[in-house]
Amino acid sequence: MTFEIQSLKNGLIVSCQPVKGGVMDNAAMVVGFALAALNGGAAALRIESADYVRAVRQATDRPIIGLVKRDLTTSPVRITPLIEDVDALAAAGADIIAYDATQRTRPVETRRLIERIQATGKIAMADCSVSSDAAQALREGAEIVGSTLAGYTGPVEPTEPDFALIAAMRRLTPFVVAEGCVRTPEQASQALRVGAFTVVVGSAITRPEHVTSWFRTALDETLASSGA
Ligand SMILES: CC(=O)N[C@H](C=O)[C@@H](O)[C@H](O)[C@H](O)COP(=O)(O)O
Repeated sequence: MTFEIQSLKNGLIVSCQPVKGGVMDNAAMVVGFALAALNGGAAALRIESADYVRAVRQATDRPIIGLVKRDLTTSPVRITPLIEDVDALAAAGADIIAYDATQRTRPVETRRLIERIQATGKIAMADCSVSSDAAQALREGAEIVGSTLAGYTGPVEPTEPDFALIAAMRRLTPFVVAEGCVRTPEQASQALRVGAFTVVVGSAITRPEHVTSWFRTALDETLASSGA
């Protein structure tokens, strides 16, 4: 199947990335989440690791954004830092390959990652933290930019989508993926309103441990403020 970026317009992409080492962290669960998401109306999937991309590819011909996460000792870059990651994701059947597009110390230059993604016939998605990441990625030839890493380069993890970044990226290209902390249907809608081409939702659909903790925290805060 030839993949067209245009097929993602106004679509919902579900990221099926279980909590690492958690009870859902196996291929059967990832495939289950992926097929359930497609049954619910997802246009595409975002899948971590070549093994899980391969498993999901065997179950569906719908578009897959693939990525590999690594914890390197020499760099804070986690998402698809190496050429071998690109090759593994391409061989496993990803249509789009996401890479960390931040301007931080890294083992392989972003320009080389993009070249390799495109040499394998795949589309490059730049996971950005700020607008200048997206500008550089587009200059280097990436086809799609995402707000994936907004707030993730600092010490405190974000809890809200960065709508300002999405809007800023939309001034650079129409192909903007709103990703990161989209936790409600209202936030997904707002992402489209500020210019997103497509919206990724992950934890709110496929990490029940996180969703449970959000509810638990809300109850705890209510109890604390009422003095109960
Ligand atoms: C920062 C980082 O490493 N983000 C990762 C990128 O693939 C995933 O852990 C996120 O789940 C994904 O971006 C979707 O975001 P959310 O789960 O907030 O809907």
